[in-house]
Amino acid sequence: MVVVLQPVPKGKTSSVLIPVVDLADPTSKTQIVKACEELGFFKVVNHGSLKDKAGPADPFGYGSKRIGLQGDVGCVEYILLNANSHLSSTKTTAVFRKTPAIFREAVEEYMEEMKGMSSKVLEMVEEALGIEPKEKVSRLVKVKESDSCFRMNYYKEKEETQAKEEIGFGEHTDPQLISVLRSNDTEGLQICLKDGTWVPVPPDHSSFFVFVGDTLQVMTNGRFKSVKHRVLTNTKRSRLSMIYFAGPPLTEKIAPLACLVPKQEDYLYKELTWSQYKSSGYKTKLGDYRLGLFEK
Ligand SMILES: O=C(O)CCC(=O)C(=O)O
Ligand SMILES: [Fe+2]
Repeated sequence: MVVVLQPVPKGKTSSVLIPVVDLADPTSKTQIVKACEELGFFKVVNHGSLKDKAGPADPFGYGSKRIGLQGDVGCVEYILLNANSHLSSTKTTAVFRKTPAIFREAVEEYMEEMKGMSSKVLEMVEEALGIEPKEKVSRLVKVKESDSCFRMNYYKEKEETQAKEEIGFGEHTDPQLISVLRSNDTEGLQICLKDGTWVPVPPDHSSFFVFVGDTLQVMTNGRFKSVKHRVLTNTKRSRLSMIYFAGPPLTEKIAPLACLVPKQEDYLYKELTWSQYKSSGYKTKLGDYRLGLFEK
């Protein structure tokens, strides 16, 4: 399914066909597994009523805080909202509480839909991999204690499109289980292949893109790849993206799933709670290899 059209030197970009998964297709479970193993990334089409419920791709034209601390050039604005706002003391949540109710409600509704989509994708993975006990992974995002969050990124357009590459969001992996992204039709997102090649992801405002996160890599003992990605901003049009990060409860112990790794000596990762991983992660830089914290 993933076809590298031409070999390119390390660090250069290449064209790759991004796997497209039609959730209504009976073979989609196997396609998802293949994409998670090969790339850690895929595009979802035919997501039924979700598309309409989620509204237009460019509904929210503002952000609340500048990023800029970790590897980007400060041209990104974002809102980060923890689903568990009672557990979060972040300033951004406080700012969010002051935003108009209509916006807040729209985001909350959107997050609910994304929770549904993330659970569905994880259930399909569970079925395809024969994960036991039932809902071992998907339950983590369904429960009310799930530490999921939502971010909007706004990358302002550049007047000079021929200018050299400018990083809007530095390279990183997402730490949670999976992330679901939707954006407007502006390019910029790139994913990194296992050989280090960066691949531009053609934008598609009517589809969703799913990223495997660090936690799912650990739980599958490395079978699924947490995909490194970044955003370049040398575009004529602004880019707006919305991402839902499906995370486990803070107290959840994350380790390889016993059903996937029968022999103890084959475990690549040790156990850490999501909260431990998250707080260690805050001490690292955006692009750092954080999975080392889990490695035995
Ligand atoms: O804006 C994008 O397309 C990706 C942003 C991203 O990777 C993130 O917010 O974690
Ligand atoms: Fe990301």
